[in-house]
Amino acid sequence: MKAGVIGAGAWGTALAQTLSAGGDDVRLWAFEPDVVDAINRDRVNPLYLPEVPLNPSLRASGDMADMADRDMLLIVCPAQHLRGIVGSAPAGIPLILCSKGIEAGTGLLMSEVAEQAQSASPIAVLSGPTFAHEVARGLPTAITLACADAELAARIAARIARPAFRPYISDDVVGAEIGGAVKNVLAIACGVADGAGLGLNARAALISRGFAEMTRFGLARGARAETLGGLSGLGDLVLTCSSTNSRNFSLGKGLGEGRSAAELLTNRRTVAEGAFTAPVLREAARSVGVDMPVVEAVCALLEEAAPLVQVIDALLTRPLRPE
Ligand SMILES: NC(=O)c1ccc[n+]([C@@H]2O[C@H](COP(=O)([O-])OP(=O)(O)OC[C@H]3O[C@@H](n4cnc5c(N)ncnc54)[C@H](O)[C@@H]3O)[C@@H](O)[C@H]2O)c1
Ligand SMILES: O=P(O)(O)OC[C@H](O)CO
Repeated sequence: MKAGVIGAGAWGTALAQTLSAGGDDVRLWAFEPDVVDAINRDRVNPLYLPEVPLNPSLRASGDMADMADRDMLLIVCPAQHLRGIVGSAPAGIPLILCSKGIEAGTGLLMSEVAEQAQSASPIAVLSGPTFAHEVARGLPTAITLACADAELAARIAARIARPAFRPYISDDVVGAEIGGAVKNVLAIACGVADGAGLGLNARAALISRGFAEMTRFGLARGARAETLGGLSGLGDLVLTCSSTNSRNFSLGKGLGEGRSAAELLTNRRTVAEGAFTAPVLREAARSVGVDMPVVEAVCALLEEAAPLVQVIDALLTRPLRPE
């Protein structure tokens, strides 16, 4: 297998590390020249995954032309950069999209953006409960691999599976993408509850009611309920809503502690995708008539449109209704 991984943040580096573990020829494209140099010279990614010594067979490059001889490309950039990155990637090679988000301005899912940017390349989506630092350390992980082409999905799954890295195949691309995008926004909400000291009952309520929002929106966009209830939906929601290892949860925790969104988001190096997805998701939900009160609350906090106590109060005083 000659895999290319495009994007050397924490997740791209962890995936490249996993795929190269058996000595396989894996090439990792990095945006920052310093990251390319450090990986090739010191076998470490000092900016995004500093604690993990990288496999000797893993080579980094800053030149997209070095990806032209790969037989699959994993796209692992922040969602808002995916259009530009995919557009500059070599054509005709299967693309496995690993970014979680919805594009601002268009409201498109990552597969829809990739189809516009690179119409000649087959597309799959890889999404699920996967903290990068755990995957990079070889801890057991299961993930959804979604692709409309069942034969291609089986081929990719066989090539990326490792003893502790188990892809489960699905043909529900939209469902896998919606789970990954929406859970990031809901993780911000759970972080807010944690930061504000609202307790674990509140967290469980947010996860459950958030999942109801994810399901309503997903079904309206053509996702299947069993996908939303699987690894890429509920599985990732539970993971991301439960730990300060999540950048989205941590962002919410800061908001819940009373810090401003501007302070928390300015000059940050790592990506908290939920902050970008939240306003786009709110518009997308409104446009299909889906009620997403938790998502609306997160938007109000990110936009500093209302004080924290007022946002919490608005959720708690909604009319009582059947579950
Ligand atoms: N970290 C995880 O545990 C994890 C797990 C699953 C999925 N993801 C998803 O993977 C995607 C990438 O996240 P990450 O955690 O690897 O990123 P990260 O936060 O670790 O790193 C930021 C990334 O953004 C890139 N970047 C910054 N400016 C850029 C620009 N102008 N153009 C292109 N790239 C630029 C950096 O090179 C780096 O790769 C996100 O959509 C995230 O939701 C992350
Ligand atoms: O750190 P987060 O919040 O971006 O979450 C990372 C992964 O998406 C977890 O599956």
